[in-house]
Amino acid sequence: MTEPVLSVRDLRVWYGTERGPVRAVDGVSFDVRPGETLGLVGESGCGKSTLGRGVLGLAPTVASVDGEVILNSKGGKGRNLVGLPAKELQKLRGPDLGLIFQEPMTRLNPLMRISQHFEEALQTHHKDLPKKELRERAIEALRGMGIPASRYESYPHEFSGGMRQRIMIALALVLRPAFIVADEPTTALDVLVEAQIIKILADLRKNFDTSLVLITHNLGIVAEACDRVAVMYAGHIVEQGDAREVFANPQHPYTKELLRSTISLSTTGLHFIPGSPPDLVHPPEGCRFSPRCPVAMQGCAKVEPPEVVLPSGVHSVCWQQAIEVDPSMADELGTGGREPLAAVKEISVADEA
Ligand SMILES: Nc1ncnc2c1ncn2[C@@H]1O[C@H](COP(=O)(O)OP(=O)(O)OP(=O)(O)O)[C@@H](O)[C@H]1O
Repeated sequence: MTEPVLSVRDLRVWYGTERGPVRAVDGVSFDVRPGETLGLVGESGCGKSTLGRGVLGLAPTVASVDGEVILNSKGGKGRNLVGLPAKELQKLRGPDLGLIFQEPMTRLNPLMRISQHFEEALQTHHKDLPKKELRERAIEALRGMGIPASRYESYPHEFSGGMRQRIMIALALVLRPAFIVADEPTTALDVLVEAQIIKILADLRKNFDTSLVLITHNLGIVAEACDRVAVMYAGHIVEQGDAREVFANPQHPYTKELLRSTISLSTTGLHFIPGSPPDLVHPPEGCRFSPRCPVAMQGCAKVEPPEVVLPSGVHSVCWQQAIEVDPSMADELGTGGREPLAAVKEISVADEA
């Protein structure tokens, strides 16, 4: 199997606040292989953006970052990005690491022509690139996103929201990074533009062999565009594996609930997960999902579940699967540990109506 472009091990990103540290990312591990797209999903506030920024070394200064993010790309062979000096990180940004933000208008400078944005990006990393070549590379990147060369000298406000987002993607891609984080790249766009952008992101692998972490609320996008999926809950990854396998056969109770909460043509009632995600300053003991989990056992609320690899290759962090894989693990839950925790009442909008 090919070596991962990025190996994240036990990454922690905690925000310092007056109430104590917010454990937004709290011991997360995953790999991304060359040309692979990993979808990162989970409810609002579970730590997706913090993780995306944390792996790129872009966590804000109020955050403490711990663990390993090993980059294995052109300029970053075997380097741990955690603790790398800002100057070194800056050198990797562009040629090795890229970020696509969710709000293009706040990232494009309204006073600068599109051409100037590309000149700035390319000249930072390729000081000696002749002007003609620079222009050719920029136009090629724009054309790949469906923006004609005739618009090269336009200003950001002269484009639609969808076009601006494609320009942002072209700007991230012009340096051909080995690894990109795209944080909700289609949130503010209509469905047709969204579909276009998803197609572009899916084509990245074919055209540039780029690896991508795609952060999104939209599970449909993950099913369509991602090879693998990682499901986050309260600062942890609770399930990860082949996207088709996880969607067809979700294992972790949180993944099951999350998938049930999506709307499809066959939806008759709106299901949502009762309760809300925990306070990440004082997360629950044991499994963080246990207070909301419909199948939680007494022991789940006391002992943190281990990560197990299931026969399908999917990783799950749940006592139910741990005991399935190795029944002797039940001993760790203690006496009465397998008794059900108080049942969570299911609420659905259809029932209430
Ligand atoms: N600068 C900060 N200082 C303190 N806490 C923060 C800061 N930024 C984020 N958080 C907290 O960290 C947790 C994770 O936030 P994050 O934005 O990473 O979640 P998310 O899953 O990306 O959410 P969304 O889908 O809504 O963007 C939340 O509890 C959030 O309130």
